[in-house]
Amino acid sequence: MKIFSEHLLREKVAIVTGGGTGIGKQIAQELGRSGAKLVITGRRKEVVEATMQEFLALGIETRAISTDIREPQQVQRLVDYTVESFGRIDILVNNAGGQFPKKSEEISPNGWNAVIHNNLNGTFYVTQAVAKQFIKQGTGGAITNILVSFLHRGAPGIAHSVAARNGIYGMMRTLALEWAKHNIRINGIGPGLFVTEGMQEEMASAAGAHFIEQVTQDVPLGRTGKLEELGWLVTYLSSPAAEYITGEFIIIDGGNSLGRGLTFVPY
Ligand SMILES: CCCCCCCCC/C=C/C(=O)SCCNC(=O)CCNC(=O)[C@H](O)C(C)(C)COP(=O)(O)OP(=O)(O)OC[C@H]1O[C@@H](n2cnc3c(N)ncnc32)[C@H](O)[C@@H]1OP(=O)(O)O
Ligand SMILES: NC(=O)C1=CN([C@@H]2O[C@H](COP(=O)(O)OP(=O)(O)OC[C@H]3O[C@@H](n4cnc5c(N)ncnc54)[C@H](OP(=O)(O)O)[C@@H]3O)[C@@H](O)[C@H]2O)C=CC1
Repeated sequence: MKIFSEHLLREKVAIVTGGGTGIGKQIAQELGRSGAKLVITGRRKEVVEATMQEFLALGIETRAISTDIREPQQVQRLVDYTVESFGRIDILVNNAGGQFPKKSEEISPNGWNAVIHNNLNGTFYVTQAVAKQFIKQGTGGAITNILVSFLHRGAPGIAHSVAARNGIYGMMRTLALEWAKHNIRINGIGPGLFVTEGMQEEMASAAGAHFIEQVTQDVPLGRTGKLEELGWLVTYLSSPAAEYITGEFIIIDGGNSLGRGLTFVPY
């Protein structure tokens, strides 16, 4: 379904980290269908290049480059490549990230550091490098961080990831204040359960075959999310329609984080 005009983001240039797979791929596609030029990136070159070919076939102007967001030099190369390719940057989607489920008493220091480094440090490196370009251009820009629905509620089994995402949340609120004078907006969204290959490999395989059905039972709207729904939300936040929104966090989880509500109702 097409929600937004193909001119909404015309002449805008967007970087999507982790844009070769799953949620990032869908977000990138929706930004592209709304007129943005894309640079998609991830560690695996062959994955981002295959997705680029799919987007080109849809008529979306796309470039692909491999980047490990944990490496500041590679991050700077991503920014330079984008500016060389398209002349500017207007939109950043910090989607790259992940974790592995484990009892907290069993997470090794190395495992803890790996998740914090990938999610929190990596997101800062990309955000800082892109914001410097926004400031240099003098054009402002829109940044959206893909966080998690249970940010404020906690999630047993992934303490490292919840800690990292809350770190990004604190960083985001601070940068929204610090960079408002440059008209840089920075927001976050918290997806509930969206079925992707990455999610199935990392989460469902460890948690058991019925993980998805079990989580779905707790969702008031009774289903998992559709990837397009994330694409639409990020496109909105990246667009002029959201020019007065910054520092905000929007949960998109079918009401999952509300729980089932009170069992007593007064009617
Ligand atoms: C409630 C309502 C729900 C609501 C519904 C919401 C549920 C869904 C929520 C979220 C879903 C998703 O995120 S879905 C997306 C998932 N996708 C991903 O996670 C893919 C990306 N993940 C990764 O790349 C990795 O997991 C990550 C750790 C971050 C990066 O790893 P590195 O390559 O740096 O790691 P390595 O160098 O291999 O290892 C470093 C250390 O980490 C440990 N380690 C790494 N992977 C490990 C693993 N699978 N299991 C154990 N330990 C692991 C190693 O043992 C090492 O520790 P030592 O042994 O001590 O040396
Ligand atoms: N699916 C879900 O239900 C939910 C997902 N999320 C979050 O949404 C995001 C996307 O998840 P999803 O699409 O499901 O899973 P994927 O595993 O498909 O997405 C992770 C993406 O991030 C990239 N990536 C990971 N680490 C790095 C790195 N160091 N440098 C560059 N790229 C990196 C991966 O590419 P490569 O491996 O090639 O580097 C991959 O494209 C993640 O941050 C995830 O935690 C949040 C809530 C729920």
